[in-house]
Amino acid sequence: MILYNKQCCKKMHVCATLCPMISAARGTRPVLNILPKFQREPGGLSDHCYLGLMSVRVPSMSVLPPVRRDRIIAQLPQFYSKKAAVHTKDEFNSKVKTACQEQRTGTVGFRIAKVIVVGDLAVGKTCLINRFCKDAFDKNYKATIGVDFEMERFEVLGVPFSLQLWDTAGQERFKCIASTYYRGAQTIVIVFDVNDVASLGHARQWLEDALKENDPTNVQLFLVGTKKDLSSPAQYSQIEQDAIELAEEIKAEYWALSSLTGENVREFFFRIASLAFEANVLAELEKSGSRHIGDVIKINSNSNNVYATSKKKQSNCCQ
Ligand SMILES: Nc1nc2c(ncn2[C@@H]2O[C@H](COP(=O)(O)OP(=O)(O)OP(=O)(O)O)[C@@H](O)[C@H]2O)c(=O)[nH]1
Ligand SMILES: [Mg+2]
Repeated sequence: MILYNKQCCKKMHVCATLCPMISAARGTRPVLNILPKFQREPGGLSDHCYLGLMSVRVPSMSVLPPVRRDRIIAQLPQFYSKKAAVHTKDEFNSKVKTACQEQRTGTVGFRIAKVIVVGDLAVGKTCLINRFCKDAFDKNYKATIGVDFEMERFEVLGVPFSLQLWDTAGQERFKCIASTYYRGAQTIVIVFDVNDVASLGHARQWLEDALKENDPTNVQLFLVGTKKDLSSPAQYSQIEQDAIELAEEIKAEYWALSSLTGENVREFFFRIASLAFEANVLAELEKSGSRHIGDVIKINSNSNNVYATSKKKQSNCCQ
């Protein structure tokens, strides 16, 4: 069943064919195929979904459940490999820690960082997200059609922070639909199967496609090898060398994990959440810092010039 959602929902299953057309036409969120999921969702019901003349109530994002106790991050989770890490510091940036202690994190506590997960078909993208979000693993392959997403709420250094995890289709025929959801990503996760060297070879193409829709200077990249449980140590170490080399080259952080056993899955998502949070707080501090610098100039300037300065600023701003 295809539903149209008026506002944000926690969980969406996006219809592969109609979604881009209808959401573009209506200028809001995509068409959803969510009714069976929401029937299983606990909690209150609020906003409306529309199916032609039919109206269905679905849970609203405005009624957020509290952050789960096992989603609280008090220390910076460590990288997987020192050779390929976004950074190798042991702790959160000291400016970030102080800002959190002093509750000077601005709007970061309300933000949702978009994470897109891309990679070849059947490399294990859906299983990876499901292992973390639902602690479940399905050994049967069910191709993702278009895109799907999960919300995960964290508390980092006492500040709420959410990740929106976009699971995209790897199958070629769904790729053009999935790629319409790449825009606005703060984190790009490129997934390959550690037992399939071709899937690592395609990582560069996945990155290129994802970067077409995003500002390369503003995204954090992760290269993730899945299905580690299926490879022998000798096989694994061979592909790891190539993967780390590629990760270094594209400036991605490298991880290897298994959704079947759960090895490294939690650590990986905690690392993503922490680094995205840290980047958000630093950007917020920089923004508020530059505002302060502006204020100082105003105060110190000749009072006759204050109006002229602010007028000049306004006209620049509108250009
Ligand atoms: N042994 C093992 N199998 C896995 C692991 N992760 C995924 N699989 C299996 O690999 C197959 C594909 O997994 P999916 O997560 O559906 O793959 P996908 O990347 O989402 O595929 P698309 O949606 O088509 O792009 C399924 O049969 C999974 O059970 C893993 O860590 N270990
Ligand atoms: Mg999938």
